[in-house]
Amino acid sequence: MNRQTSTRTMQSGATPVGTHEGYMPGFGNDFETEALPGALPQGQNSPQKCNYGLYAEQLSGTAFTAPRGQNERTWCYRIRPSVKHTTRFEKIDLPYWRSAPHVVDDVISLGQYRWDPVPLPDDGEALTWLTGMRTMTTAGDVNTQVGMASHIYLINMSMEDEYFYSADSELLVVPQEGRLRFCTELGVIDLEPKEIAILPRGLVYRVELIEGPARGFVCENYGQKFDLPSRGPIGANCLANPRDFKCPVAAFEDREVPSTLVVKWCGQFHRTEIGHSPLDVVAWHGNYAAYKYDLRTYSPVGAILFDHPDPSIFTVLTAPSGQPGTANIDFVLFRERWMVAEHTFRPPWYHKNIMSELMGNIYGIYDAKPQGFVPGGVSLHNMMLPHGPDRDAFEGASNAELKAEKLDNTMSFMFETRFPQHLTAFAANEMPLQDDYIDCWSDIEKKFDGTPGEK
Ligand SMILES: O=C(O)Cc1cc(O)ccc1O
Ligand SMILES: [Fe+2]
Repeated sequence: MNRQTSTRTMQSGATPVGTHEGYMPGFGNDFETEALPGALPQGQNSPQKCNYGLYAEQLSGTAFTAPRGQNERTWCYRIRPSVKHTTRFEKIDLPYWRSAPHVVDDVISLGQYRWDPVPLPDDGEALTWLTGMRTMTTAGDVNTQVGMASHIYLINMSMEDEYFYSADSELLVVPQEGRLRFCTELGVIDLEPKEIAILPRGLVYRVELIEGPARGFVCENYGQKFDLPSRGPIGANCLANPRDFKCPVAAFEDREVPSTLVVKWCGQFHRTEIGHSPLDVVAWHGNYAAYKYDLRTYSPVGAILFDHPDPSIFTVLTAPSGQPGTANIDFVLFRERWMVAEHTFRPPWYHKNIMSELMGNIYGIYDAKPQGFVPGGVSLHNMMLPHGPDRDAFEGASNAELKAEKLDNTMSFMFETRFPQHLTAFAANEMPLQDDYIDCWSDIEKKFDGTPGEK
């Protein structure tokens, strides 16, 4: 029987050991879970001898002395301590996975950019989570732990006897096509489009392809962890609700096979060999964990009389930067909702933003760009670069009859960061760039003729 308990939730025996069905609800809870009965010590973290001959190991996600409300760590009870690997680290090259600072000569990041989806991989080239990761933009500095990178992944192959962790970053995964399984030290997360997953810094995992090929977006957060935004006057409910975040129950592998562990550390990739699966955590407790979230449970709150509010109302998760209210990264979701505002231009307004905005389309049509921003596509409106509805969206929304209208079948997102985003050579030269993107604004008419009234 699994024990799945936390300070705020209690389930007992809900999930049989060894299935992938088991998740525990709650955001940032103090969870506890064991895949074998009695594997989790009670009343202490470090018994002189752990049950089953397990080793106790702490994974610290914040400094030991971080304030209580932010302090995150997890205690793992595992078959071997993770320090047991057989070779020294050796550098390897993953040329498409880039880290900040990465400013490429001859690439101009200043510009309104939009890309068609990069084609799904065929079976020609084997692409795994590691070899299929393609960096689009980088921001900040991985060495000082500020900023982020945005990536597209293309996967047609599972990792086999190969494992990975990023010491640099927490990864936010946004699938767009295909289904993936993240077999992690803390349990198994199955992920498909309309869901997201968070993989914390330092957590080891293997990514399997359940249904493919797969394509999606990743935000690599070098800074402080993603958190739920404060709701302010909205109160205690709506937006992303804590119980809809799901953390896996313990699941372990006891497999002695030659395996490889790849570590991303200060922007570089390193490999070491190990003689077993490192996913050998039989029980764990703590609040530093991987989790997933179903974007369909996001309850948007918006204007119910007039005007278009700032997109921050759609923040799912926010990663603070240290400056209050100015995020290292906001993850913002534009999903199905009712539009009811009176005497209002309803789509996003024209604007220039100190934050930089990378957007991706998961499915459907985005209201400011009825054409050209397609599922799997990406756009970038960098720091202090003007943008807004294309000509057709402007004309349509300026003249529409303003009845209550459902924006249906639509899901796009934004990675918004306080830092400018620099394009990689892949984004500039290999990803299918729409050279004519800025033409979507070129037909915007001058309507001003010095007289007030209908135009
Ligand atoms: O640029 C965009 O399309 C994203 C966006 C959406 C919105 O509703 C308001 C501002 C904004 O930047
Ligand atoms: Fe914008």
